[in-house]
Amino acid sequence: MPFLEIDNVTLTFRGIAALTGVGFTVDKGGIVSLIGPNGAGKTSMLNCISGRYTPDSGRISLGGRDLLAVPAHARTSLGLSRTFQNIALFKGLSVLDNLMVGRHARMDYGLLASILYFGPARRAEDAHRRRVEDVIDFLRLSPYRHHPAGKLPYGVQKRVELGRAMAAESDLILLDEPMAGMNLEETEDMARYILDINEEWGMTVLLVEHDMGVVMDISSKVVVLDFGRVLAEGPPEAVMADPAVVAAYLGGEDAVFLGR
Ligand SMILES: Nc1ncnc2c1ncn2[C@@H]1O[C@H](COP(=O)(O)OP(=O)(O)OP(=O)(O)O)[C@@H](O)[C@H]1O
Repeated sequence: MPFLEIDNVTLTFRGIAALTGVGFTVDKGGIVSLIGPNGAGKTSMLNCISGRYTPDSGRISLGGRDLLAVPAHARTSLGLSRTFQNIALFKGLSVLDNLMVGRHARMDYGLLASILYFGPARRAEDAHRRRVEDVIDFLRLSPYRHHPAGKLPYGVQKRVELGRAMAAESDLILLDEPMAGMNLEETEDMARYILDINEEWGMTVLLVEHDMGVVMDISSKVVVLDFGRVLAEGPPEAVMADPAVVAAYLGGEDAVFLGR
């Protein structure tokens, strides 16, 4: 049974369709890439899943639960976390604190218990810190632990954002262009992190990405959107060989990547 199920989702902005009858599935343990030309509806789709946008119609379920019946802020506690196309960190807070914010949905104890640091709250706090320290080690963020996030180089900020989403210990992580603006070395590192998040940390990944080399290398499945509709869905090689997909990209700025 699919883990994430998108069924017939339609989203319009003042009468203009961003998504029309979109349906696809993400199996547990997969890395699924959502690709398509600029304006195809990829970020809108992620926003419908995370709750930032509410579709006009359709169904979205995660692990059999109706996500659209759950308010956006509560979706993290159902095992969903995400990163943003434009980095959305608390720029004045340290890397450590940004990652602790990522744990927020897992913090069950009240402010008083946390401040006084007693009993179960103390044990929970220790567990939060352990998870955050594991993420810091994994993403090699130790040198930046106490640095304000906003002052860090761009590539490191992208890593901190990934870390914040990982800190939430979610089952499904939505990544919106995690390689955007990165150099080749940073891109290769990020691809390795995503593979490890999937294989070693057990997180299912739904990725929006323009770098077709990365998409081909790491995806278990690719879904192509074009003008808000699903154009193709399947294994990376089959999708990239699909004449309709090639045609959708021809002449666009992404066409160059299809040759890789
Ligand atoms: N908040 C909004 N208000 C109005 N229109 C919007 C809004 N968000 C998205 N759209 C429109 O929906 C369509 C799909 O946009 P979306 O950002 O989802 O595409 P995309 O595939 O993620 O593009 P890109 O690759 O450039 O990021 C576009 O026509 C866009 O202008």
